[in-house]
Amino acid sequence: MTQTQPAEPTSGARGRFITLEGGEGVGKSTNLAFVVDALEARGIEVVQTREPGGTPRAEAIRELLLASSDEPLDSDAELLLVFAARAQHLAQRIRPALERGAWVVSDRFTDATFAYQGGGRGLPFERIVQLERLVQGELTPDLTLLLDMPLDAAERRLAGRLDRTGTRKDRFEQERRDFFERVRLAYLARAEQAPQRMVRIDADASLEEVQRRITRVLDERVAQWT
Ligand SMILES: Nc1ncnc2c1ncn2[C@@H]1O[C@H](COP(=O)(O)OP(=O)(O)OP(=O)(O)O)[C@@H](O)[C@H]1O
Ligand SMILES: Cc1cn([C@H]2C[C@H](O)[C@@H](COP(=O)(O)O)O2)c(=O)[nH]c1=O
Repeated sequence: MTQTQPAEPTSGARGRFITLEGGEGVGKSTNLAFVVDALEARGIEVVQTREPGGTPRAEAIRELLLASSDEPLDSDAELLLVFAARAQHLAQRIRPALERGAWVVSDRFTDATFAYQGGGRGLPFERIVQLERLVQGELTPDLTLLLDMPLDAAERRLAGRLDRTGTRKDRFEQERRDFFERVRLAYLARAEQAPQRMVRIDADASLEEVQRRITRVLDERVAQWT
C-alpha cells in the first residue's frame, strides 16, 4: 500500500490533539466542554469536534452510522464508513487546525474504532491498523482521556439523559450488554498498551471529582508542552 499522507509538520508550531474516549454515557460530552474551557482559559485556540462527524459531510456519514434501519449494516461497511468520515474530518478540520497551531479536542477518534468495530463487532484489529495507516499516516492523538466506569452505572446515566432529552437510543446504544463489555475491555487493553498517551480516568465519581482528576492530567501535560 502506498503511503499517501503528507509528512507531519515538524515545527514546534503544530497544535496538540486531545481526544476523549469511553463507552456510552460515561460523561465524554460533559467533560469535553470542561477540557475546552480549561484550555481556552489558558489562552489556547481550541477546535472542539467529535467523531464520527466534525464536518458537514462527515456528519452526514454519522447519520448513516447511527440511524436504525430494517437493513442491517454490514460490519465492514460500518468500518469503512467510520474511516471515510475520519478522512474527511482530518482533511477539512483536524489537520488544518493543528497546522495553524490550534489545539483540537475531539469527542472520540480511532480508539473508538478499535473498541467498537474491533472489540464490539469482533473485526480483526490488523484490518483497523491498515485503515488507520492509510487515513492518518503518522497522526495520532497526543493525549487521550479514557473515561471508564462499570456498565451498570453508565447505563443509569444514559437512561437519565435519554429521559430528560426525550431522545431514543441510536443504533449503537441498542446493542446488547455483551457488546459493551467487549467495547470496555478493548478500551482498557488499548490504555495498557499506550499508557503515556492514553490515561484512564475513573469516571464513576461526582462530576467535580472527575473534573479534578482530568485537571491533574491536563495540568501535567500542558506544562510539558508549553
Ligand atoms: N460524573 C458524573 N456524575 C453524574 N452524572 C454525570 C457525570 N458526568 C456526566 N453525567 C451525566 O450523565 C449523562 C451522560 O453524560 P454525557 O452525555 O456527557 O456522556 P457521553 O459519554 O457523552 O454519552 P454518549 O456516549 O451517549 O455520547 C448526562 O446526563 C450527564 O449530565
Ligand atoms: C468514532 C467512532 C464512534 N463509534 C460509535 C460509538 C458511539 O456509539 C457512536 C457515536 O455516538 P456518541 O454520541 O459519541 O456516543 O459511534 C464507532 O462505533 N466507531 C468509531 O470509530
